[in-house]
Amino acid sequence: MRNDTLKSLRKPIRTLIWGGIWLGAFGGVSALIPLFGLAALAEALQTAPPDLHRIAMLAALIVVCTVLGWLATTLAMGLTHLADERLQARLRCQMIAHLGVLPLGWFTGTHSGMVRKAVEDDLTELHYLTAHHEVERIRALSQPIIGLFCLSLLDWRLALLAMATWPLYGVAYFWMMRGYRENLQLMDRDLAAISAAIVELIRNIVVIKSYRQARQNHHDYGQATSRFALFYGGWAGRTARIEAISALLLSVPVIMLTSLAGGYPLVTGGQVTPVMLFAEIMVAMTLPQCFQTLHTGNAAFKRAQAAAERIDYLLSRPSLPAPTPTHPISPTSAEVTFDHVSFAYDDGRPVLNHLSFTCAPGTVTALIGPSGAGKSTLARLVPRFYDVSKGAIRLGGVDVRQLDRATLYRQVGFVLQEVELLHGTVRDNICLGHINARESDIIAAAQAAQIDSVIQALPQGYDTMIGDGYCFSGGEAQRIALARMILANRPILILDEATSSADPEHEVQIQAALSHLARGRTVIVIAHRLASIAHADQILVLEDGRIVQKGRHEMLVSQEGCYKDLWEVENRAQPLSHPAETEGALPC
Ligand SMILES: Nc1ncnc2c1ncn2[C@@H]1O[C@H](COP(=O)(O)OP(=O)(O)OP(=O)(O)O)[C@@H](O)[C@H]1O
Repeated sequence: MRNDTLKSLRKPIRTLIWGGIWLGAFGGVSALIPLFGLAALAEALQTAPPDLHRIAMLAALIVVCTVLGWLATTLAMGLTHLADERLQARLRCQMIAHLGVLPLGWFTGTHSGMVRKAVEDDLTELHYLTAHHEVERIRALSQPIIGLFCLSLLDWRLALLAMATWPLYGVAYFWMMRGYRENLQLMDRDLAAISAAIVELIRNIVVIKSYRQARQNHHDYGQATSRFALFYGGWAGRTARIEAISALLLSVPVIMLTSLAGGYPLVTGGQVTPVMLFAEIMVAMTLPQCFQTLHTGNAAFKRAQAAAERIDYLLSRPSLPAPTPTHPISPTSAEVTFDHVSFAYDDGRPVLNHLSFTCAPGTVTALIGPSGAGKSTLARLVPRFYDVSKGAIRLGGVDVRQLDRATLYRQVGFVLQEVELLHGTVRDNICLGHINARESDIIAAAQAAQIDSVIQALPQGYDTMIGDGYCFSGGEAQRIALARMILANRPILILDEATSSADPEHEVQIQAALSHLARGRTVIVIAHRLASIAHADQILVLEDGRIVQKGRHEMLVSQEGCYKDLWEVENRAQPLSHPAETEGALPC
């Protein structure tokens, strides 16, 4: 399964990889020939009188083969790096394109870390595999095989002698790799525990400190790191000792001593010449490097397999079905209709049940209800964060699933609880939905959103870099998002608790901005204060994914039910928040 994933990801660059493999093998073998050439040269130099022609030919063979080997390896690396570049470019484009067609709702979960890891870290893991591993591995395999084969042609005992330290190395390697996979899993688990402890500490630092729990959290973190240090110390210590022994067995002096000790009787017995033993020593000395390459390549291959799995997982996330009509269609009005809409998230638990209502063009529909009633879910179905499970949502009579994405986002704008400001200038952030907007329009939008004075007071005004130069408060960020919406001028607006980050003073300003924004548009608004939506054309009270009450404020407060209860609770808490006294409440 894992191999299949890697194979399918690398299918389009297979030819380049195979080119690299063949050239790498050729380079590996070419690099061996000079070793035998050197032995033959040493022999030729011993003869008297020296055969100059033979010496010149051998010297030329050594030079040509060395250059050819170098050229072949360089070319092989060039091909595999080209393959890697193409693969990375293709995967990056594929991932970005796929992220563009995933439901927006997918991004609201815990997936952002995973996307970053796939697009950055996992592609880097694939780099070693594609650009280096194949060429280095074929060299590391071909050199011992061909070297031992050539030695066996000289004398089979020399081939055996070159492998004399292998059994000991094999035993040491076996000990070293015993339980490797399980230990890696344990290491991942302990590292995850450390990471969780530190994330918990940082994310909840305010709560932790205010409840004087910092010591407990430090203790948890300390325990996690001690457990890891204990485990890692034991494992790494054992592995390091065995690794040192295996490195000693493959070290140059040990290989030379073994070769000399084993070769001496063969030379004195006349079975092999000193020059043949010299060739054996040189082949034997290339082997440790080959083993090292195979060992590190194997570990990198395993990591690359896991990275390929994650990339494949991301690419296989189901995208939103594309609209079926061949010609783009556009809504004829800004009317929003929910027609027997039901919805469940992936866990299958029904969140919305058979909801039907219409938001007439240019009116404000407010959604209220207890936490978890399904208000945000309902609002997010309009811009297709998710698709309905049953029923349909229509804009101007057209099912949202029949609208292409560009048309849909030209119709629907949204300001959500968590406002995202992008890294860039304030101007860039306001212009996001209208790139070529005139300066006067940008300022007018900011004024309408009650944020112009804050921006103008900054030393670089609209050119202030968000993030680097200045950090906006939650309420200010929300007003910048509103300015963005005003400038983008979408006929349908979804406002999900758009005043949630504001303190009472700024809430009034945001409400004023919202009133401006709502004028003449079809608005679906979720608000946590009933006073701010008391002038809405239509109020829907949701409970357990169903509409339990529907009407205008005056009607709803006059009848028993959830709305009246909520209104009374709110009024007891904030006696001044009568609709007539509420500044900047959404207009009717
Ligand atoms: N991404 C999600 N995956 C699975 N279930 C979800 C997801 N988002 C929300 N839910 C569940 O759907 C139900 C409705 O949630 P929703 O956020 O729509 O309610 P809400 O009325 O807007 O609540 P609140 O006023 O607290 O924001 C809840 O039970 C919630 O746990």
